[in-house]
Amino acid sequence: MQPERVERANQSAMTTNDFPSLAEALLPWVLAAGAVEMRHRAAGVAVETKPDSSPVTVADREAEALLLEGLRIAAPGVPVVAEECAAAGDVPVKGSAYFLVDPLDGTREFIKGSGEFTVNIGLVVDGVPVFGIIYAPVVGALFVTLGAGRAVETAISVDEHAPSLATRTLSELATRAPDLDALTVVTSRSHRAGSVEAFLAGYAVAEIRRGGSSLKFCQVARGDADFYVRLGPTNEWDTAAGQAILAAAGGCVTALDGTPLTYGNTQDMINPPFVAWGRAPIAPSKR
Ligand SMILES: Nc1ncnc2c1ncn2[C@@H]1O[C@H](COP(=O)(O)O)[C@@H](OP(=O)(O)O)[C@H]1O
Ligand SMILES: [Mg+2]
Repeated sequence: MQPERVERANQSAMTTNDFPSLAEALLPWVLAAGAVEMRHRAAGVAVETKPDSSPVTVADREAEALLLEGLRIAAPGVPVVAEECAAAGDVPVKGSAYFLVDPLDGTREFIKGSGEFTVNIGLVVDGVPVFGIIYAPVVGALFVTLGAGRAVETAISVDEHAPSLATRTLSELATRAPDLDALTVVTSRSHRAGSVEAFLAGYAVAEIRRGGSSLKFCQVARGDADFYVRLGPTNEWDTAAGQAILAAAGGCVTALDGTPLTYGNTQDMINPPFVAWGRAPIAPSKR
């Protein structure tokens, strides 16, 4: 390894272990990605269809380019798997640590004019999402992990020029203890698997909220809902940031057999059906 490569690798290792510094370094890029999306949302965008028949727009691509540049500067040398690059067949060799980028999660919602879309960066180490940052520009909210067991939310707008987490009001994210007789459940608005109803038949559900994007993880992380169930396919970049934030807030994400959702297991990077729990997994009881 050449001296420069050694130095860069060491620098990356330091940066990716220090979540507050990583969050500060990524913040301007995440905000810039959100600003690009807001600009295209106001102007209107042409919708293209990807080979997997999901929609994509110029906003997805421009936002992704900004995030890739930000990661190259903030964490040089750490591989990045990003949704639109991956769709074009460009996936790097992943080591034990890599970033997952979804520049515009909830593209269907974005196209419809809904505010339920997000910018997402997750960091996976040894198959586990450990760091995540999610920004919802219309909602004006940013969610980020600042350490093991610490995730925060802050109100933030696209036109902030010198954003810094160090100087702003942060709300600690903490999940709530579920009321097993009156559960609040979150599920996808755009992707309704019929089997969700069958799954929920085992639980005493008081309210089902449908929503778009990784904001569903954030609702559970902030203690507004008890779990998010997703039985249809998702990609690893849809879930890594949300899972890291939820885990730091007291929750967990499991496959339907109760095992933790882990990453880097398959070539296609498709997640199995999962549930994002506010606390420990809840066994079905109601029949
Ligand atoms: N057949 C499929 N395979 C992989 N991921 C899928 C999929 N159908 C939907 N998704 C994922 O579900 C996400 C949207 O879910 P929701 O509407 O609940 O937020 C999409 O994110 P993108 O908008 O980033 O493409 C997409 O990645
Ligand atoms: Mg997505």
